[in-house]
Amino acid sequence: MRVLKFGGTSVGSAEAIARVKDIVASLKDEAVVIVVSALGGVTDRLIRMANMACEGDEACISELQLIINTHEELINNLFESENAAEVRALVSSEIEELDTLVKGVFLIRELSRKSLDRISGMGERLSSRIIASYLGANWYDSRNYIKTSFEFGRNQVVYEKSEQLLSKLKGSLGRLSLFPGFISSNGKGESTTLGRGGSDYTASLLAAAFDADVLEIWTDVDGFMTADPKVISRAYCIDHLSYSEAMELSHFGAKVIYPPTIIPAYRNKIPIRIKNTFNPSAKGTLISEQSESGARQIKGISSIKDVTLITVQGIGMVGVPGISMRLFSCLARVEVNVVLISQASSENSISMVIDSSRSDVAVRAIREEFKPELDKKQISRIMQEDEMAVIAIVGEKMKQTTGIAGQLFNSVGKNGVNIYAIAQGGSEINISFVIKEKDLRKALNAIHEAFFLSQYQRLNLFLAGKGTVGSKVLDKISTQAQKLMADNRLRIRLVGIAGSRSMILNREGLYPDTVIQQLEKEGVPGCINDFKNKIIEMNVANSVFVDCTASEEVADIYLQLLEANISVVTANKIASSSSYQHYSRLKRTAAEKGVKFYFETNVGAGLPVISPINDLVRSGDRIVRLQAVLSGTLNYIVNEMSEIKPLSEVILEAKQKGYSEPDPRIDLSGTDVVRKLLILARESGYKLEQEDVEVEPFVPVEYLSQPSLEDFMEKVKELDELFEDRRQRLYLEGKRLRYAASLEDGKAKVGMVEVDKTHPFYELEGSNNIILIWSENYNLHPMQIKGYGAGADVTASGVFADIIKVANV
Ligand SMILES: NC(=O)C1=CN([C@@H]2O[C@H](COP(=O)(O)OP(=O)(O)OC[C@H]3O[C@@H](n4cnc5c(N)ncnc54)[C@H](OP(=O)(O)O)[C@@H]3O)[C@@H](O)[C@H]2O)C=CC1
Ligand SMILES: N[C@@H](CC=O)C(=O)O
Repeated sequence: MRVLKFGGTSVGSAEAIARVKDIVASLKDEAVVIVVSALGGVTDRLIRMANMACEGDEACISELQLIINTHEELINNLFESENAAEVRALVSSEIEELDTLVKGVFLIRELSRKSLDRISGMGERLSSRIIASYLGANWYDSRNYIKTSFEFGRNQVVYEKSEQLLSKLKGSLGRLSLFPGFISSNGKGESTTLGRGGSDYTASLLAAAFDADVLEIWTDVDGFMTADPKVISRAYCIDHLSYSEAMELSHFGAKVIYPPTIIPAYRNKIPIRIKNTFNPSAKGTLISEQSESGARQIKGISSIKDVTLITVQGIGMVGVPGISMRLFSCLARVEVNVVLISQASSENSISMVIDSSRSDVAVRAIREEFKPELDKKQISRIMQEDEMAVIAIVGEKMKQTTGIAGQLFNSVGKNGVNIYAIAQGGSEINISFVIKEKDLRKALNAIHEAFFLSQYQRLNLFLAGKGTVGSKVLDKISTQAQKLMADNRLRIRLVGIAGSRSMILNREGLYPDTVIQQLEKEGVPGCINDFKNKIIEMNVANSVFVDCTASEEVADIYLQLLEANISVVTANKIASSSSYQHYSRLKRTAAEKGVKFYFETNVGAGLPVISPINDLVRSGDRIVRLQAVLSGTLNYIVNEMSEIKPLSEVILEAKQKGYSEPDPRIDLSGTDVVRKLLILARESGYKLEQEDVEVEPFVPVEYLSQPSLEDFMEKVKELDELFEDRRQRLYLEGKRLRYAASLEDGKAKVGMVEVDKTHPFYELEGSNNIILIWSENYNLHPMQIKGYGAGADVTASGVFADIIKVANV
């Protein structure tokens, strides 16, 4: 025999009920017991109507009529007119009773628990009559079999009595029997209910008493999900749970099944299967005694919000027996349910989580109970923190497995989520902890990623700048997506982009191929600070900010981003070459927050320069000297100038080829090389400032100080001849001009050098860079790094490599 329970949405319309008929028909000759809820939304409407009647609101009468109409419409849709009349007659006594009850409440303006139970249970009485007729099932009134007594402020099922009554009935059941869910009666035969969601419980009681082969809960989801799919789009259905796992998950917010349902099934070892009425071919979730073999250590994550954390603190609590007993007794007296308790071994404080709607009542009760201790300052404070949430991770296999808590707290910690209290029971199948509600989405994503999506890791990118370098980074995100997923199990999702005037953000992701056009059309006006605020507000896990601008304003937001646990990858050199104090603060903040601050492309574009230096320093080597050509633009200029191509023309060419800074005067003044040398020196362990670098500009200062770039480009033509003369002289001398950077004896210098064939700088084509590093280990022969030192493609590759490094894959 099977017991099938259909919830409100599964019987919410004539079409849905027709689907129920198909499901039942597919079971052919098997004996089936069906339990139904009220039509979707009807119980809420009944309760609302009862409250309106109690408050003397006349609208309760029209609401009553609407409820009656809902059922009449259903009857008309399900049955031919002749049969419809019969069914209408069948439910007429329920409708009359409901009418009398509501009018009675309205008249005396009083809604007792008893009346409310009768009114709220009317939905199941009506739906079950109609559906039983439609399915041709024998109808049984659950109130005759499920007995309750009123204890601890609610109706409790009297198991033995109910089982006895149901067992007697078992032998006389036909092939199809149908019971209303949710309703029961007490010892006096008065109607009672089993609490919201109680139809699941009814079905489980029947399954246990009838010793069913399986209890199927038909609902509107595929089963228990690894997390709330409304928050985690990649949550997926769990195949198999043990009774305890299902109990833990449903207690902490997974609204798939009413928690007490599990008890009767568990006692009689009846497997429960969760099925989707709207997707019957889906496998659903099986709940049974054994947790699936070879399953993950964590089965699911659930969470509850709208809770308050109350902490009672005081030195006078230490070692005093009975404090906890008094605390929880006083809460029980005012009917406050405690969801989570946490106490440190010092006994100096006890924290507990309760529903926020009861927090004021709870705090008042605690204050009254502990008034003597508060007066004597033995209890120093009672703290109430609202807008909190509890997350629970659940899994039988957590028992005796080390490292789960470490992985859990690492995943939330590195995303900057603070934990306020933690609880883990001795059964070890649930670790629960309290966080701020505003961090819930982010924490759930981070945990889900850490435990369930080891198939792939996701980085959420916010890109500033979509010019020469930024646009190529977007190309990389698009072209490398599949390969990264296949080879590195890494998914890079662009969630925000900003130019100098506008921005777009989308938590679900933006298309890198078309985002620039989208930004032009749909971009929201705003500056980089607005973008930063939005990024922080969005609070997404595994966020990376990527700077492909040359803007100081953009460099100025790094600190706040790092402080908000957002990694920063930047091609922009301004932050790392700002004051030493700021540079080291950025690095320190990243380290403290467990996020990354990468700027490999700041020197040598796509060439690996900073990471080899870091490796040398970390391995204990000491860098003693650097010599380098660090400007792609200037090297291109000196290589490309000729009698037919003067300086002014080659400067323009370098800009067009994407080698120069947005303003090439930054290159021609030597500033770009100063920044790079400073960054290399700092990464090598030297505490230098920009003023410490001796600079010989590539073109004289008076040319650089022109009011606009256009003016400069015009004026610089005056230098064409001078540079050509020098080139010719050097040619005759067998030498070449280079713009070099050096660090020797702690002194940094940039400027022009003339090198002959013997010098490693002599053969340095196009926009190439070269870096020679002397250290204690590399003393006679320096380490040499050489290759393209500028250009959009190589730089974008370097930026992309830094992004991947953040993911640590
Ligand atoms: N070219 C190369 O070989 C290398 C370049 N780099 C560095 O890469 C960076 C980018 O250079 P490049 O791509 O050539 O520059 P571009 O001038 O081509 O692009 C700059 C981008 O930055 C945006 N931008 C400017 N100011 C702001 C702001 N305040 N807020 C948001 N966005 C802003 C611009 O937006 P909008 O279009 O809306 O104005 C534009 O999209 C520079 O820092 C450069 O030093 C590093 C290594 C090598
Ligand atoms: N403008 C720079 C580009 C890289 O930083 C250069 O020319 O080297």
